[in-house]
Amino acid sequence: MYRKIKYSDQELAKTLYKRTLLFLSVILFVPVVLFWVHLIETGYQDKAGYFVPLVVIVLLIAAGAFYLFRLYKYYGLKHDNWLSRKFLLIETRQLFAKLVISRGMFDVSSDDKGEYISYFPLIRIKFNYSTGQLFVEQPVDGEKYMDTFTSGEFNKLIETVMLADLQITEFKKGVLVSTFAFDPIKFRLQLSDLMPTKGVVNILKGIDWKYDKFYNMVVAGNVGTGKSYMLFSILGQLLQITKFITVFDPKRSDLASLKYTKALEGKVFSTNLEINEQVHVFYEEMMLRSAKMEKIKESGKLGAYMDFNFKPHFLFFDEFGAWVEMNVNTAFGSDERKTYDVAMSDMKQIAMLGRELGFYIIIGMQRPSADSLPMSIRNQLNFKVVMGLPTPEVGKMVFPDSDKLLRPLSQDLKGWGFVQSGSSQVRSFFAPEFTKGFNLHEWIEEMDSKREAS
Ligand SMILES: Nc1ncnc2c1ncn2[C@@H]1O[C@H](COP(=O)(O)OP(=O)(O)OP(=O)(O)O)[C@@H](O)[C@H]1O
Repeated sequence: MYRKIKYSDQELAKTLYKRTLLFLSVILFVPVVLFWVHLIETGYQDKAGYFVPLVVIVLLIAAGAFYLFRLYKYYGLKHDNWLSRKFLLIETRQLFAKLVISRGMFDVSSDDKGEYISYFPLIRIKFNYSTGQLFVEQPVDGEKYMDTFTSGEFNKLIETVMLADLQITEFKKGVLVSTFAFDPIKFRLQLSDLMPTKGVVNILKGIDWKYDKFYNMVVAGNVGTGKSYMLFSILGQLLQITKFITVFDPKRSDLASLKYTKALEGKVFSTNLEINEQVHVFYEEMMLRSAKMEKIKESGKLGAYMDFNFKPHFLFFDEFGAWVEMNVNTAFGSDERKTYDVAMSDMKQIAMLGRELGFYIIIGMQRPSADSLPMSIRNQLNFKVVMGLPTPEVGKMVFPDSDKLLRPLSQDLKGWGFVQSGSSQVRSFFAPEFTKGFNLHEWIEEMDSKREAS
């Protein structure tokens, strides 16, 4: 049910607090008054007999006031039930009223009886607690404050005060309806929820990596933010789709250990030389497919790789920045440098041409910069993820067109960050959750066997 925001909502919490205390006082005073009447009727003379219940009541009310205050402040943060939702609704209605009033987006007139509110914008809100969404109807009513709503300015304020992410905005007759994700954890997927299909890799509820459309991915993030886990969740899903996966991990961290799995045997590389060579192998396979597709198209057939029953190939390149750094310092003209130069040039070609041919790159790195991630590759990364809170420089590098304020999502939980699919809004999100005791190799084998079984 939609709730209308009213002028008086600016004090909603205080008003409800006072009313609850008043109610509590009445409930407590009634038996005391009856007790006093009884004392008077029985001719009781000791003053303390009258005084003590009064003190007890005042103490009870003070304790109740304190308890209610703490309940309102802290209960909602730790619980998810009808009471915490009531508190959230109260808080939100108050926040919205304050937003309108503090910006003077209402009119006051006066008559013989005094001042009254002659215009207050008709804003209505509704929560869907199970999906973690907030729907906000804003007026498109021709009034002078309308532009603040239609320009998206009000939506930005909502994002800031509610720590929410704008998902979609729809214009309907007389109203603008904006949908916000206000509780990112509600959109988190568990490993068992991951149901990848051809062309679709799950990231969170409602957002998938549709690699045929938003080809090439980058996952950036500092040490300990959950970058590796995010990459695992993608790798496991891709193994259900295709066996053509190559993994590079020049720092020999968690991904490198996957060479010991049956699923990725002979497909994981970590030495500099191996990586440089294997980039070229991947590139050659892509060019071979290009030639095959050209041949098919000679007959006038049209389409992309999947239309001709070719399978997608994925290149997982973790610690891409470290690979660049290791190589740019090698001597010009040395064999190592030559293979790197070829590999880097191949990477640029794969990033550019791979989409049509079904050859995709997933780059993992700590801090993308102009030096570590060449522009020609950066411009071809269409699905972007930053784990943890990025520095302003990294934020600008990964999401250059977004002016969204990025805020930390959780102090206690790991595996949160920000995601942008194509040129859509940047969203805060939690990566798919890995349960405690999870074994990476067993899971990878299981995902691989799912593909083989199907
Ligand atoms: N999606 C997740 N589900 C459950 N736990 C997670 C998730 N992501 C991160 N964590 C927790 O955070 C820790 C650090 O994550 P991870 O190893 O992925 O970080 P990283 O950024 O790759 O750092 P490093 O470069 O040191 O590997 C993990 O050991 C795990 O306990």
